[in-house]
This record gives sequence, C-alpha cells and structure tokens, in this order.
Amino acid sequence: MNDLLNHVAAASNTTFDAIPIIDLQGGVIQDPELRASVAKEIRDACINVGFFYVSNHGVDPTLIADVVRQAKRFFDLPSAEKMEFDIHKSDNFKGYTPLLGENTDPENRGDLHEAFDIGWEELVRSGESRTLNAEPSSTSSLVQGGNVWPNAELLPGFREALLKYYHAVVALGKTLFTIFALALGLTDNFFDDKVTKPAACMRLLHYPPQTGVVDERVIGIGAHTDYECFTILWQDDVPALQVLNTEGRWIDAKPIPGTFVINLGDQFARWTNDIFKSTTHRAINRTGVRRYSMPLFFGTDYDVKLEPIPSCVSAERPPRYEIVMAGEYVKSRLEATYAHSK
Ligand SMILES: O=C(O)CCC(=O)C(=O)O
Ligand SMILES: [Fe+2]
Repeated sequence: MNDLLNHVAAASNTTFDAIPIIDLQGGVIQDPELRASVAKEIRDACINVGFFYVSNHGVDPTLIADVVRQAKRFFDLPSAEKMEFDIHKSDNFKGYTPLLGENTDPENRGDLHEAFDIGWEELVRSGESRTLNAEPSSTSSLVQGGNVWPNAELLPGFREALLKYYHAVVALGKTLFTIFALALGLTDNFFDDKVTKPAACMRLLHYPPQTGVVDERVIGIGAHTDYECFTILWQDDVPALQVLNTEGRWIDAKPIPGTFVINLGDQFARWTNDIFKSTTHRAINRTGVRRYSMPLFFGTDYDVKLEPIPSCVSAERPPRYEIVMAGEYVKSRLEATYAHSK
C-alpha cells in the first residue's frame, strides 16, 4: 500500500466535529518544505472532512469588497430587471436565478436564494461574452463562456469587479491544484495541462433571512455535494453553512473573517476513487439579516477524462466509478438542478 492509501486506511473509522483552518502563508508557497507540510495538512483535511478553511490566501481584500458591493447592487434591482438575465435564456447556465429557481436537494421544494452566474472570460473583451440578445457564443454546447452582463449604465463597474475577483480566485485555485497534486503523492504539475482554461463557474448568492418556523424543504440551499473538483467559497459574517459529518450530524462552518472555505466536489471524488471526500452541505439563514456568499466552482478543462488517479487505486481499492468526461459530467448535474423550474 502506498503512503496515501495508508492514511486513508488509518482515517476510515473517524469522523469530524470541526473544520480545519490551513494557513496558506500568503497564497503561493515557494519553499518546498513548507509546501510539503501544507500538502500534508490538506491531504488529511481532504481524506477526513472534505472541507477546510484557508487563511493568508493572498487574494486582495479590496477585490472582495468591490465584488460584494456590486453583488448587493445587483440583487437590489427590481425583480423584472434581474429576470432580463434569466438563466433559462442562456444555453450554458449563465445569468440570474430567482428565489426558488433551483432545487439542489431533490427531496426539497426549491432553494431560498437568488444567484448570478458567470464563467471563464478574459477581462479584456475577446468577443466571447455577449450582451443580452446577441448571438450565442460558439462554446454554447458546453457550460463554458457565454456570460451575460447588465449594461454598464445600469451597474457601472459590475463586469470589471466580478472578473477581477474571478481571475484572482482562479489563480488561487491553480495554486491549490498543485498542492492537491502533492497531497495525492503526485508531482506538483500533475494537473497543469488539465486546467489550462478551467471550467471555473462563479456565483453571487443572496440568501434572504428565514425566521419563525423553518420548513426544512425550503431552505437557503438544500443538502447537496458540489459537482466540480473543489469550491472556493467566500462567505460574509452571517452564519448559515453546515457540513454533514459521517455520523449524520450537521457541523457549522461558521464565518471566519479573512478566510475562504474550500470544499471538495464530486469530480475530485471520482478522480481520486473516493479518497478525497465530497461532503454534503447546506445553508439555512435563520439570522434575520440578509446573507451574501460567493462560491467559485473549480473544475478541470471540459475535455479531461476523469480516470482514477493511479495513487488512489489498489487491489483492495479497485476503481469505483466509470470513466466520464469532466464537462459532460458537470453539465448533466447542472441540468438536473434546474429541471424543476424549466
Ligand atoms: O452559500 C454557501 O455558504 C454555500 C453555497 C453552496 O454550497 C453552493 O452554492 O454549492
Ligand atoms: Fe455547495
């Protein structure tokens, strides 16, 4: 058994009561010893929890503040104006989702959040994005590209703020991929050619408060696992996120200023033959005030085959999943999420 699989065997009977905080020491860790020790911490968090916080992640707080300000302005628009960007008008899951427009947990009746979604786009316009009612992008068959933007008179600076934040977080994601590779006993460049123009989808989320008796079938976001490799989530100071441990108890992922929450998704679970945990989570905002959060779901390029990584397979642990293409997998999951509101 290799070192990684030894750790998995040692962890198999444990659960978690807390979510670890891992110090990224400024985001890009150059020193090889430091990288190796952070990779070990991340490996343990991925095997045992599937969630961790990162502090000292290196993303400029002014970029975060700008995008949050823009998110609030967007969600404050009248509903009819937001519906101009209805995600159902998009052929690749970009734009606005109203309250109850999604149903993340099939047992539930709709999620009590509204959202605005974008995907990869260069800050300097390349002709790939479009304003509303323009020709669809050539990549419309997949979920990449094709962003829709409120025009600049309506929300000045909106596109720039979102894309600057987006690219800063994508850069962090690429660094995290190198550390995940080390954590899996691979060379740190293992994922480089698989994340050249990654399928990174970012959402602005707004959760209105739910007070009084809460119907558990209509909550902020129903219990689910994420679809991609991992998610980089910024949350404001309003608690709502909860993570399910292996004993079936919900553990609060309370807001910690200056951190992101990182959680693994199903692409990574498939790729690592379930060595990395894709852990169920949900959000319920019972606080009486609005909550804002911003996940960035970080997948690979869409044409990458999710074949089990060799260090994650052994005679005792044969491959658990059929091989799928990353893009087709995410697309099928997204279609299921929006099916009820079509
Ligand atoms: O808003 C949050 O805290 C979690 C959001 C989430 O889990 C998701 O969008 O997949
Ligand atoms: Fe999620």
